Amino acid sequence: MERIGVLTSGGDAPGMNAAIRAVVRTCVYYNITPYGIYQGYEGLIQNDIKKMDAGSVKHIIHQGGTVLKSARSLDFKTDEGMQKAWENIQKHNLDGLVVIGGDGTFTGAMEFGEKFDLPIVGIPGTIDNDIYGTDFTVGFDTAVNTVVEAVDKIRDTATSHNRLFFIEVMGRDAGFIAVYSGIAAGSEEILIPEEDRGVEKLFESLARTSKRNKSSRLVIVAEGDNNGSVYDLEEKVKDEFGDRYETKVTILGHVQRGGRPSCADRVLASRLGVIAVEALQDGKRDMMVGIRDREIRYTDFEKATKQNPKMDKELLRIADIISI
Ligand SMILES: Nc1ncnc2c1ncn2[C@@H]1O[C@H](COP(=O)(O)OP(=O)(O)O)[C@@H](O)[C@H]1O
Ligand SMILES: O=P(O)(O)OC[C@H]1O[C@](O)(COP(=O)(O)O)[C@@H](O)[C@@H]1O
Ligand SMILES: [Mg+2]
Repeated sequence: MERIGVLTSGGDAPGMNAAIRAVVRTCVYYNITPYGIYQGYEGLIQNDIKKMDAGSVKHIIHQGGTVLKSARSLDFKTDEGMQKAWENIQKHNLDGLVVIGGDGTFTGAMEFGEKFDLPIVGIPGTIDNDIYGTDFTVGFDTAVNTVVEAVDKIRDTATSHNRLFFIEVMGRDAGFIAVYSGIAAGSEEILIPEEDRGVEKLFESLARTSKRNKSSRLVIVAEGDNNGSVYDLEEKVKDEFGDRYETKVTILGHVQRGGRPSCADRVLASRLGVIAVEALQDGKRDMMVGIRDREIRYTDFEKATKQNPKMDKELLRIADIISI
């Protein structure tokens, strides 16, 4: 390996900069020239590619977002787009790529790497934590801490007014942010797509706790939950309980994607950045690097994207018990 390109793609995630930094510095350490590809796969197509050095990534380890920018590139899903991307890779003589992103990014990498016989290694970077093959993805820890901080604040005002809040958190098809923040912020109920327990479970829980003199109620809902939007849920609760509860809805939205990465995300991203470059040097390709049970693991892109990471049922059980 003499030249390696690095890009960030899909939804940005705090800690992506720490991963870019680790990739670039590891390249320099091994006398490989690193190239930054801007705006994910879009930059590959548009030839937005620049040589980097150790200094190009100074003072970014603590910054949210991604200095390489990110994009959801529709063109990369077309044959013409991929062909242009390949021509630009050849122009820069890149021997391999490190892609930092989520399941979509890895699906694209799998197809592209196979089509043009290019070694590609992935680093899981998404706040959703929806990737098989790693306990945590880069960005999840920071996002979930942002959510907990916000829900703590909502609790203050909910308690002052004896209100029931429905709080929507991110997670397109995944409930990890909802479950972790629900437990940590002490919510009454958590609704996630992986475990559809229906609105009846919510009704039961509200009915049960209504006998207690609770001053606030917090229901965390993953955006991918199957029971409709948070507003639909609010309506269903109103239909069931009349005006027993004064309800409010908060959608946390993109505030969850920004901010300074946590220590856990910086360390995870730094480890995976080093390992990704070393993996390419060792001849590994078409796979993602991750950490499971404290150990480095390599998972084929195919498996990382197709196999759903298991939602820990034990966490849901814990949440149920402690919210009684
Ligand atoms: N089937 C595919 N073929 C080629 N490229 C893809 C495919 N799926 C996703 N991609 C590329 O990966 C990018 C990132 O995927 P996306 O799902 O938006 O985010 P994430 O990687 O965070 O899951 C897409 O914008 C697209 O350019
Ligand atoms: O910022 P956008 O394009 O509206 O996307 C929102 C989606 O991106 C996420 O924040 C992260 O998802 P990805 O990592 O798959 O891009 C999801 O939780 C959310 O559904
Ligand atoms: Mg995704």
